[in-house]
Amino acid sequence: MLINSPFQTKYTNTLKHNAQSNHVLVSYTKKVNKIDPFAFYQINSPVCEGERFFWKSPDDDTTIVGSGLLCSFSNSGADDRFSRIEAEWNEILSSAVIDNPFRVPGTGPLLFGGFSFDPYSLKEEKWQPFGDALFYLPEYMLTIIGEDYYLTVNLFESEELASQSNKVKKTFDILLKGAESSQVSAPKLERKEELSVPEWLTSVAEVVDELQSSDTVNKVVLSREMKLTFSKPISSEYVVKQLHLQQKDSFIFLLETPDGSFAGASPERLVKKMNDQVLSTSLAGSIGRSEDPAEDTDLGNMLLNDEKNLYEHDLVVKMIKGALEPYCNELQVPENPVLLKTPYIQHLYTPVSGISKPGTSILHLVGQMHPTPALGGVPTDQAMKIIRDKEKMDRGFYASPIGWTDFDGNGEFIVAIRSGLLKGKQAFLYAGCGLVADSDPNDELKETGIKFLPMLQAMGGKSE
Ligand SMILES: C=C(O[C@H]1C=CC=C(C(=O)O)[C@@H]1O)C(=O)O
Ligand SMILES: [Mg+2]
Repeated sequence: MLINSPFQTKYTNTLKHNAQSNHVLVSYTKKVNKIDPFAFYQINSPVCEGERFFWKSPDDDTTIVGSGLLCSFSNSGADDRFSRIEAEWNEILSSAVIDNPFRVPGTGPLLFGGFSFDPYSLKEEKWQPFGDALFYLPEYMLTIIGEDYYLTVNLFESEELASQSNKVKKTFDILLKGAESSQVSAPKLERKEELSVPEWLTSVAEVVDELQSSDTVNKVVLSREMKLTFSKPISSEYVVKQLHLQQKDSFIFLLETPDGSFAGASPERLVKKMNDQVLSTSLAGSIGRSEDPAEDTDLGNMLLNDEKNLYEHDLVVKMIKGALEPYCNELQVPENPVLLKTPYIQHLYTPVSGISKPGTSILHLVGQMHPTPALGGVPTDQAMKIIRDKEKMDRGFYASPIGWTDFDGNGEFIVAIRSGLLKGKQAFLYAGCGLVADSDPNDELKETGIKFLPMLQAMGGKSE
């Protein structure tokens, strides 16, 4: 019996993909009743620990949770990492049997993961499990879009399709029976260290000097690191649950590995592609919030009229426009930014939208846009050299593109800021700031201090 789907491609026995030779991807999607996404996240614990992911977008309310690894895609080094991931993904899809009558973006076979910030930076051991690209094709996946819930099961099978189909149906039944939410306890923070602050302030001052004297370099984003130590290994699920509750206007993301998880709550979309509609956002330029509404509005107005921040922002808008122009028609870029407010910070925000030209993939757009000057600088190559030289750390996946692409080519990637690496009893948080010629090192220290807060709050470290 063939799986009855209008979207079957072809069935072949000759797929040559990593250990799965002679296996073909079979994917089955079913609409289901409401399930708590965190219950689903835990469903196969501890078997699937280290092999899960979580995604939630604030605007269209899409949640995607993956558990169990059917296959991972990784690579290191070179600038072609975006196209290599895409080529491997397309190879799998070319022989896939896909039963997904809904064809809703984010359902069916989907790749979730991300890239490192800079394949040429110095490498730290703690980021080693992530490499320069790491993507997961999950075994089990829950997609929630508004009030609609979809389960997808993916398998590699060389068996007869009839027996595969039975196996998939059994899996759905098991998953649905086991979906009960459980409690995870709060971690106890023992130590909090902001690393190398005096050295960082010196680096900022040196970069500002360079920006003042240079005819070519206009902006460089420098970041710094905070190390947290807990009394017991920190649960990625706890952190994501807290971020989910506390950062409603941000993208919540988590990528687990058996040796560390990367999580965060980023307000910054890199690119979203739904059919041929492309949406990107420039987010750069920052000011704090106030509990007093009038004062908060004054702060926002100050930001909207501040020359240093407007310049910091405008460099990002120009670069994104330039990166998308060759691949999009009808590009729309508003003339002035508006404010985007999250609980601790407000930013200048400019949405950029367009219609993609035929044959343009989201992974290609990601490769063209990363790193925007909200994370790297202007011009990109010179800024990246300065970052390598002055930061003297491995950003790993911080400030890098993280997101998903589905079998239909839809997807969304954000830049992974307001984030941290969770590793056993330790967590490493990251925060950066855009430096221009008139930046002040102490102001930037304060700004990066605010940018640590979402992760700190989620981990119980924000009392002081
Ligand atoms: C690099 C970060 O923020 C970027 C995004 C928004 C505003 C920024 C700024 O005003 O400096 C940064 O460019 C970070 O949060 O680590
Ligand atoms: Mg700034």
